Amino acid sequence: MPVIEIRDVHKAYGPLQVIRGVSLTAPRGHVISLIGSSGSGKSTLLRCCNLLEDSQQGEILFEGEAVKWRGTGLARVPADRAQVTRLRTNLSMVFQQFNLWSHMTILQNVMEAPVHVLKRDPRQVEARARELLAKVGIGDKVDAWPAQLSGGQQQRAAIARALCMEPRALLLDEPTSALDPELQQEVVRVIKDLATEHRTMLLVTHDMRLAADVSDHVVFLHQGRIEEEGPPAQLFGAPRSERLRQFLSATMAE
Ligand SMILES: Nc1ncnc2c1ncn2[C@@H]1O[C@H](COP(=O)(O)OP(=O)(O)OP(=O)(O)O)[C@@H](O)[C@H]1O
Repeated sequence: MPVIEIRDVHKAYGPLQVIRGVSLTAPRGHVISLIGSSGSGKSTLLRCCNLLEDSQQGEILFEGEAVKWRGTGLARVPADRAQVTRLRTNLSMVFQQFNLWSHMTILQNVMEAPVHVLKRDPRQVEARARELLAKVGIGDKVDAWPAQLSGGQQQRAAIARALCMEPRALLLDEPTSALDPELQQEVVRVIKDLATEHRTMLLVTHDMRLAADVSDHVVFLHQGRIEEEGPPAQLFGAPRSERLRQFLSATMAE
């Protein structure tokens, strides 16, 4: 059973139609990358998957369980708060801007949600948090404040924080875009390691090399629709649509 499945999802911001009937499946252990021009709806689609954004039409299933809605159209909202919480904690998100809590140390950042939201045993969470911080290469930064870390280190702490929730999937929204090129590679390495471990991930990225390296499936969005999708070898090696060809040549020229 797929971790996430969305069927014919539509999303508008007022009169602006941003997602226009997208269906997507994230099987367990697969990495799905969303690529496309700025404004094509990649981040919005990701946020619809974990209900950070409400969609107006279509179905969203988490491990086969359909999200329950009430209302229709722009008034449609999830009907079951407990279901929303369950879905969000199981689909941990990593944001472009890291979003670490500045008043907490790195260790406290990683422990906060498992201890206070999931009510896990603090001693076990602490052991796991230390393990994860070591895994992402910042085991020596547990007592540092976020402001004392480089962007690459902060993003790796954010990934450890997401993993400490023991989610069923990670949703990564342009995790390297806010970083200088030399710091991007530290984060890329961590994402590649996670892909090797067959973590389920949905990744929005402008980094075509990263998408080519880690993805099982790549989705090219254009104006809120899937223009082309398939394995990375096909999308990057033999794109069928003219729009994708143009997008790739413009991206490579940057
Ligand atoms: N909260 C919002 N309110 C109104 N419009 C929004 C909002 N968030 C996004 N949009 C619009 O929705 C469209 C899709 O935005 P989205 O951020 O999903 O695109 P994207 O493909 O992720 O772009 P980028 O690569 O630049 O991050 C854009 O036209 C954007 O201006």
